[in-house]
Amino acid sequence: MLQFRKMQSRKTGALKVTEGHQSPPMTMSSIKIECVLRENCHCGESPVWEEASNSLLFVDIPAKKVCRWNALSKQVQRVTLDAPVSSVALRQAGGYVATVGTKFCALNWEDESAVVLAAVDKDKKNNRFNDGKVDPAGRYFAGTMAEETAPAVLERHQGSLYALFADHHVEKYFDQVDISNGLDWSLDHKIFYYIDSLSYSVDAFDYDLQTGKISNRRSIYKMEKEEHIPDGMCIDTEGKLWVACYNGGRVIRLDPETGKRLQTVKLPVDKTTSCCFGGKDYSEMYVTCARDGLDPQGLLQQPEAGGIFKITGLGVKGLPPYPYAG
Ligand SMILES: O=C(O)[C@H](O)[C@@H](O)[C@H](O)[C@H](O)CO
Ligand SMILES: [Zn+2]
Repeated sequence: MLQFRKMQSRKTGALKVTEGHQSPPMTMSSIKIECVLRENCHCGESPVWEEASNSLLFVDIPAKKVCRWNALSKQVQRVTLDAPVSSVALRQAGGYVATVGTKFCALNWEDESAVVLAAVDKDKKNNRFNDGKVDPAGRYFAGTMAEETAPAVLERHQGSLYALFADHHVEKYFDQVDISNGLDWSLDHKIFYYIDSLSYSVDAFDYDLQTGKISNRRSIYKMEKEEHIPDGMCIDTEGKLWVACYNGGRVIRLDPETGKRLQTVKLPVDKTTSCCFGGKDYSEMYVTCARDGLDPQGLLQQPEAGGIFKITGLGVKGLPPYPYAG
């Protein structure tokens, strides 16, 4: 039985999913999962859709790379930086911003240069940034963690959550973070959702968009055992959260109001790290994943590990990413 389930989860291609409990089903959606780019990322992360160029931006953290995959031409451009790059975001002024090592940087794609905007965790030499995302008011939120000796093996409580404001000043929200990860904001901008991976929880805070202040932390979902480690996250236009499950080989859709899981979509790779919506009207989901941490057998069974996956037929859309305002 276990073996059978495992084989099922390895299957790619079209599979029929019936929604709701009507019989006969009133709505059928055909979910398709496709590896659109075999990038062999050590640790792919931070997928961001750039509508203007019809591209998906993402990073490979340990490879110190920011990549841009054009969905029309299928070509990839890569910029290599001098430290692990853990997230990338659009910038209102043009170009991008990225978290590089423990620095918030502005990235000029044309000349491949990175300019430091601010630095954090100066007293913590073993730290680096991890996941980051821009809030609806243009602040770049990102958290830190101790560098891992192996996936999810690290000195605990070393990370903090920060935001880079438009005037380039940085605010620190809290410390004691293990692995700062997924983040997004509710549709009314009144809630900030956040994941510290090793808490195995998806948390929510009240959010004040005017000031960027957060308060009243609570858990809205505790991971099930087979879902493993919560990693990257994004919200859809129905206000539901999508969480990539590291080691769980899936993305799950959560209702933050009821705390219930609404849907599970399995992928043919175990180390799914993050997800975002993109493509036409943000109706496609893109998922990043990692190769690092797989043993030789795992690499043989999951040849697309480290690639970029596209999921279509979900029947739900996402939102455009917010650009950094500074
Ligand atoms: O992608 C990330 O967010 C981290 O940088 C990764 O290293 C893994 O997610 C982590 O090991 C599992 O939590
Ligand atoms: Zn992550």
